[in-house]
Amino acid sequence: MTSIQSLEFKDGKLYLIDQRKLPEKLSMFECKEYKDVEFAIKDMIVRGAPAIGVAGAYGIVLAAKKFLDLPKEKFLEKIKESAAIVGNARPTAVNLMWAVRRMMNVLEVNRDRANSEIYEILLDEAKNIEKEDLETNKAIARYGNEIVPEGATILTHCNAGALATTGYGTALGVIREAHYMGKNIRVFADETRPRLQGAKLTAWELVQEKIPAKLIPDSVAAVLIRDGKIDVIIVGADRIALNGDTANKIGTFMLSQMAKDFKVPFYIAAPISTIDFDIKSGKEIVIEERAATEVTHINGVRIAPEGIDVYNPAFDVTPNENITGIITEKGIMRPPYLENLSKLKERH
Ligand SMILES: CSC[C@H]1O[C@H](OP(=O)(O)O)[C@H](O)[C@@H]1O
Repeated sequence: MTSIQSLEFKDGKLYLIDQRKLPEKLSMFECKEYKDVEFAIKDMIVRGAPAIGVAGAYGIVLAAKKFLDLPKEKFLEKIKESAAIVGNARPTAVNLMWAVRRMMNVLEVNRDRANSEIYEILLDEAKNIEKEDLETNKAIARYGNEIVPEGATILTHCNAGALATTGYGTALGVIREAHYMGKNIRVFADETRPRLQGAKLTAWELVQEKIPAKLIPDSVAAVLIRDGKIDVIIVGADRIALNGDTANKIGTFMLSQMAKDFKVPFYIAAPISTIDFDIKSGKEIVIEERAATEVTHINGVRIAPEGIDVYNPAFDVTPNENITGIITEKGIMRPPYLENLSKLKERH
C-alpha cells in the first residue's frame, strides 16, 4: 500500500517533496513562511490541485505564525494579505482558492479570539483539510473501481497520484486500488510534455509499487486508442464547471476526443473540492500559461533554438460531452452534469 506523502507540517514548518527533482532525487523543500509556499506552488515544487490546496492552507498557518505578535487588527490584515498572495500563486486549480476561502472563513468566525488561539484554530483547520483529502481519495478509489474491469488496460495522463494530493491520488488512486484489489490491470502513462509529470512522477509512483505500466510519448496514445488497446481512460482535474466541462493538464482534451471517436470510456477522477460551483461552463476557466523555457528546455538543457516563440498553456478544457463520468468521493456523477453536480453543493 502506498506511503508516498507529498507534504508534512512539522515543528512549525511545511515540508514538501520537491517534485522538480524527482525521479532522480527524493528531497524535501522547507517552507518557513507563506512566501516560501507561494514560491513552491508557482515553481511546481508542489503541484496537483488537491496538493496545492493543502499547501496553501498551511501557507496561511505560517502567515499567522509570522504575524502573531502584531496588534489584533494588523494581525488579521496581514493574514488576509498573505492569503491573497498564496491563493493567487496559480490560477487554474480551484482547490487552492477553495482551501484559502475555507481558512479565511475560519479566521472570520474566530476573529475576536486571542492571536495565539487563532493560530491554533487555523492549524487545526489546515490539518482537517489534509486529513479529509486522504479520506476523499480512498473513497474516489473505491467508487472508481466500479468502472475498472478485471484485467483492464488503463490510460492516464499527467500525474494525478499521491504526489498531486496528500496521498493515494485521484486518477492514480483508482488505478492503485484496482491493482491492490488484484484486478491484474496494466497502465499506459503519457509522459505529458512539457513538464513531464507522467514520465517523472506517475512513472515513479508506479515503479515504487510495482504496478505494471508502460510510459509512452504523448502522441502514442491516439494509436493505442484507435487500435482498441485501451479499455478505459482515467485522468485528474484542476477545475470542473457545473456543466461538467473540465480543466486538466494540456493534452487531456485531445485524449477525450480520441476516446469519443473510438468509443473508449473517458473518466475524470476528482474530489468535490475541484468543482467550481460559481461557474456554469468551461469557458469561464482561466488557463495558466507558463514559461517558454518549459518547452525550449528539458532539465535545463536547451532543445529549441534561441529566438523561437512559444505558446505554453498548462491546461485545456475537456467539453462535458466527451466525459463518460466524473468519479467523486460521493459516487460517479453522470450526465446531465448541471443537474447532478449542482446537487453536490450541499453535500460539500
Ligand atoms: C489530482 S489533480 C492533478 C492535476 O494537476 C496537474 O496539473 P499540475 O501538474 O500543473 O499541477 C494535472 O492537471 C493533474 O491532472
